[in-house]
Amino acid sequence: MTPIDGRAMARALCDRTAADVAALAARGIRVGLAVILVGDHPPSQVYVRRKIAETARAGIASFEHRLPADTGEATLLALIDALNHDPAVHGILVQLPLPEGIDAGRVLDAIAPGKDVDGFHPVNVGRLSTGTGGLVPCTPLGCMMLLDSVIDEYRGLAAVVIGKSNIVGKPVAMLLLERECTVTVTHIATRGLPEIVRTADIVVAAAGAPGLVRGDWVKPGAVVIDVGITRVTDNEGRTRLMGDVAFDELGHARAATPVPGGVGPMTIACLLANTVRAARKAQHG
Ligand SMILES: Nc1nc2c(c(=O)[nH]1)N[C@@H](CN(C=O)c1ccc(C(=O)N[C@@H](CCC(=O)O)C(=O)O)cc1)CN2
Repeated sequence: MTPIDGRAMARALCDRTAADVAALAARGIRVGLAVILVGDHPPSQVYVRRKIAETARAGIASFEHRLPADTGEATLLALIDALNHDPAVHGILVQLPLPEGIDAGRVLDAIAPGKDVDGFHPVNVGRLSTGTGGLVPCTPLGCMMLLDSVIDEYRGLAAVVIGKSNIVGKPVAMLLLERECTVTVTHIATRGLPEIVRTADIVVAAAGAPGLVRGDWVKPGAVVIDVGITRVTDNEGRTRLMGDVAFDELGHARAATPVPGGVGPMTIACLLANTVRAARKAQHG
């Protein structure tokens, strides 16, 4: 089994993006990304810190907005409205999850579709489902790039997606369908899940259930993308990150992503790539 190195691929994508940013700067366009973090959810603080660090490294201007957990929805919507109208801002990202009491759907709907670098706005969701362009969510985009590194021809392959979230499961299913895979979308309540997964040439596990997919669920020669990243604590009180897949049991697979070091780093690299894409579209329409 070949481990797919998400860190190396993410580094390469960030380098390509930095070159694109420099080329735009040479034409007088300074690419800009606004990142909004509401509250003090510890993992979100880590992800936002990394996003801002990578944004700076790529030469993208970052506009950071950290708001207290008790921020009202109206205040957040007013900030998004201002950023929608700010020509220095090409991309707007609202880190999820949002604190209770804020309607995430209403907030994401308020972002101008052309600046929606997370690809969560209904216009971009619709564009993805109709194959008509638009901005694609970062984690599913990263999953496809990781798959592209080992698969040349998708046509007719059986793909099983575990997880039905709007952030990963549904969009990754659309992208696989676009490549003419035969896609089965499953989730934690799917009956006979191991048997269904055993039919797959491609498995994308995004259920957020650590260790769910065992080695004997995976067909020999299959390619496995593990999107799950859960921090677990062992009996000695040590914490570690666990994916949805028992990576050590995948000796018979063709290739698989580890956790950490697989899909996660690609999420941030694709955010930067989407920001450049949004900036180019803002110039050319
Ligand atoms: N607005 C958004 N919110 C959230 C998204 C998103 O795409 N947009 N995704 C996740 C969190 N996320 C980015 O925001 C993210 C998760 C994980 C990683 C990552 O690099 N993981 C590392 C391990 C990290 C660690 O040590 O804790 C890895 O897998 O190697 C990056 C980004 C939810 N919210």
